[in-house]
Amino acid sequence: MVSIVLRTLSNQSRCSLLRRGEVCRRRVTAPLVSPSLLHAAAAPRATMSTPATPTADHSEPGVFSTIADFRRARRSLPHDASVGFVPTMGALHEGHLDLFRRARRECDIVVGSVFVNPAQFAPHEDLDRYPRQLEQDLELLGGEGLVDLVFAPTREEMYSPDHRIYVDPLGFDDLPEGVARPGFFRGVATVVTKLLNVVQPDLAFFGQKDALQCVLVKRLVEDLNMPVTVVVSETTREADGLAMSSRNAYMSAEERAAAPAVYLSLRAAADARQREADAGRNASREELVAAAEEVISAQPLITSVDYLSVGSPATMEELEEIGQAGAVVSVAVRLGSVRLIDNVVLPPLAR
Ligand SMILES: Nc1ncnc2c1ncn2[C@@H]1O[C@H](COP(=O)(O)OP(=O)(O)OP(=O)(O)O)[C@@H](O)[C@H]1O
Ligand SMILES: CC(C)(CO)[C@@H](O)C(=O)[O-]
Ligand code: BAL
Repeated sequence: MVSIVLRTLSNQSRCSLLRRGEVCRRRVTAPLVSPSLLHAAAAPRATMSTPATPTADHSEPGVFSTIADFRRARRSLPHDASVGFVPTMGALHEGHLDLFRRARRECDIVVGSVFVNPAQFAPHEDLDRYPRQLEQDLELLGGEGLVDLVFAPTREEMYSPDHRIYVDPLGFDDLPEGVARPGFFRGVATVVTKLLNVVQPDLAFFGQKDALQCVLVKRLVEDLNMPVTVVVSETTREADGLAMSSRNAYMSAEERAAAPAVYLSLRAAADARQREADAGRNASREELVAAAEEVISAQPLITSVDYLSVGSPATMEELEEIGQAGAVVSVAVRLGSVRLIDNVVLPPLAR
């Protein structure tokens, strides 16, 4: 009963927010919100009328480029509405949309962010060419009414010229994805901390595709006592198994045709583990890596392998043997000019 009341309230508040969205659609300079309309969203429950059925209004999220404006809108939400947050770097695809859909199912209000975080890019990486297409992203989210508020700050808004404090997650640069991208997890931990401080969600949604990032964010909120629940959602794939990623757009047709080998290599590792489990044995790291390597080495367009890792699901530290607790097999390869990462979760065994 309680949850029905909440859902009712949130539908109403969502519609109020979205009606206000009509006014500010597509403009990303402050101020974007009519405070009076947001105030209406915060009206006490008893004054709320029957919830409006979802309408075309749902296609109009409020978009904010400054922290101050976003906070104003956030403060005006009903205090007991649950807020779900999906942080992204934009260039949205079905993988992102699945995160938003899950947030929509599980929360009263959905907030998204679009920010290409310079702090997580090494100097030689693709910060400048990373796709930026906010208009298109808003169309996609709006089309299904997946989001209520979007925080899309500028670089200067997030990092003033005098920005000095970074969040340094110990040990992450020693794990495979950290070794391949030194400093990356410091950049992610810093921006996720900042985004969570701005958005103040109850739940935050992350994709399993970035497996070590999920482990990092869970540690972050635990170690820094942040009042947010981290939800990890499964990887969304193309029909041929390729994990969806904004960077897939960099691939040539030839590279794209070769790319499913990455997932197939992980499936080969998963099959090897299953064979051992069926025979009542623990699989070894070596067996799994060999099975995956066989598939990768058969694909000539894969020019190098950053890592093939068999890690503990909780910490991503390397395992020698895959016991009952399962494992995460992850891989990062270079395919032409593109770097692809992917992983599969080998579930715990019921014995
Ligand atoms: N295929 C996918 N399935 C599920 N979640 C995904 C998928 N791709 C990205 N995500 C998640 O979406 C969130 C935002 O990711 P991001 O904007 O970096 O997209 P991306 O496609 O991972 O981009 P790139 O790989 O090019 O960095 C992250 O939590 C990420 O794990
Ligand atoms: C979590 C994140 C939005 C932080 O910039 C980014 O690393 C991503 O998109 O996965
Ligand atoms: N999806 C993780 C963000 C990055 O690769 O920079």
